[in-house]
Amino acid sequence: MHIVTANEMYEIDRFAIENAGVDGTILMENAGRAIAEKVVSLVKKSEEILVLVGSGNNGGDGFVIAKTLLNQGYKPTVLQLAANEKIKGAALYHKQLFINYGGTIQQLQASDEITVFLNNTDVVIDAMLGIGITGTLRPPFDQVIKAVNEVDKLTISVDIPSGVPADEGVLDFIGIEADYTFVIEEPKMSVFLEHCTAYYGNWSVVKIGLPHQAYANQIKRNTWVEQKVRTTLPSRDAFSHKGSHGRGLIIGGSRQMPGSVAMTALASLRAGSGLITIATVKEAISSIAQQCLEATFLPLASQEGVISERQQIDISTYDAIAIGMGMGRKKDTGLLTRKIVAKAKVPVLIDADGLYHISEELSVITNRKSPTILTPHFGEMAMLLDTTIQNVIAHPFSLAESFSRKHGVYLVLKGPNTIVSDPEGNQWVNTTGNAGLAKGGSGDVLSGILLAMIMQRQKMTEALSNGCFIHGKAADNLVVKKHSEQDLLATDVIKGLASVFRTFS
Ligand SMILES: NC(=O)C1=CN([C@@H]2O[C@H](COP(=O)(O)OP(=O)(O)OC[C@H]3O[C@@H](n4cnc5c(N)ncnc54)[C@H](O)[C@@H]3O)[C@@H](O)[C@H]2O)[C@@H](O)CC1
Ligand SMILES: [K+]
Repeated sequence: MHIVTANEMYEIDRFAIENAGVDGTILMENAGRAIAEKVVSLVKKSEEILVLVGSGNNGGDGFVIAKTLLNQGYKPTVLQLAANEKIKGAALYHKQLFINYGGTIQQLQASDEITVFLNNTDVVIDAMLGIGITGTLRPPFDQVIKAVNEVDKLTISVDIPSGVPADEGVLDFIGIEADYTFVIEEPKMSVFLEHCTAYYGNWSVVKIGLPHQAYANQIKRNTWVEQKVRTTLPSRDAFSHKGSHGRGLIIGGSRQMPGSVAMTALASLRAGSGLITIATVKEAISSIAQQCLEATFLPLASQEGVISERQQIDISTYDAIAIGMGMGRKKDTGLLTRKIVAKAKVPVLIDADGLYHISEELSVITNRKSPTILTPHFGEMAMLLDTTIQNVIAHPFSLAESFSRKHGVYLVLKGPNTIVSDPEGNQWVNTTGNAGLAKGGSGDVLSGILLAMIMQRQKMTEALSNGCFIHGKAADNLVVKKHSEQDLLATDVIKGLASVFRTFS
């Protein structure tokens, strides 16, 4: 699936109508009909349905839904929230068809009348506002949306929950809290925005027959789904040896935080790395070795329990490096981190405290010739950009894209909808994972999986998207049977990797 902005959706629509010659009323018929079929699968004929229609094409979809339901023996009540003269074009055409099919339309005279309509219905179909919303809500939509949210009725939104913006940038809005949203043709960006996702409820896409060539190569944002993993994840060659699956180096840890590198190493081995070496402070090695028998060690000199600057590390024999987890934020450790990142001629993944050290001197990553992968969560992204977390929440797609382009790096912006960006500005949103992953250690495990993935035979962007998918899928499988979102630990996810790899082998 592509992920579109409102403007991109309008452009696709324009292409369909002007270049491919599709009539706009047919697109509206297809949209309304497809959504009506979904409504039929959710609602019984005996239930009362209230269709709320606005003045634009979203409202036009509402008339088609009402007509289709009426034709199938339902008795929908259509409540028009805009003046008659505001309804034009394809929406007016479908309004007239609904009337011709025997439908009647009621008009909201005063905002507070809405409670009477809501009390008399079981189901609300929200066809008030779609992607055409601009500015703050005008009456009566503000009051109607609040009233719908206050009553406990099954609420089904058309294309987008009314009031929710389609694009990035708007944090403050009043929107319908839908139970279901049937998104027309392609998910809009806000489906994947942390502050908007919940409004959509259970969402899915309905196709309305827009010509594929209208946008096949133009939209740079996509979802990463199971089918893509199936077609890109390399299988293990029967004649391979440990060297064929990558020799990875993990640099991090400290006396106070030995656990994180242990988790990264274990996850990396479970995700298919051939050999893993942990470079960490010498006093942490014996405790880590007990957790991770399969790893080898590179003891590092320390100062007050953290990695010190004054040492040479031979990084020449590794295929990829992960650096930063559990290393702390001491200045000395930072100097060494930047030296290693600048010197390494292989892919380097930078996480956690490593990101802090890099944020002090971003030219270190910009100047690198080999691939660089940064894996910040929203707080770390704000640090890298020297901005607020609120700004990252408001603009995750555009900030990630511009950062990747500017510094020539691969970026894995971690969150409920993790976004992988490449240096050309392409983006993929992961579709697995649950709230059980919002815990300490999750990032360390993900870094380990990604380290393994980037050492296998797959394109860098595929490796990163596959790694995120596998990490989330392991957590999803675990909360179905063995665990819950409350008790799930990062170490459970490492063990849970088996269930995911078995389905892809
Ligand atoms: N290919 C497509 O893109 C298709 C789109 N369709 C539908 O068309 C929708 C977009 O239609 P439109 O562009 O007409 O836009 P909308 O229907 O989303 O809304 C536009 C209307 O809302 C009003 N409005 C805007 N901001 C407001 C605010 N802050 N407060 C109160 N009223 C406000 C405007 O006066 C205008 O009448 C999509 O969301 C989708 O549901 C479908 O008909 C099928 C085809
Ligand atoms: K809507």
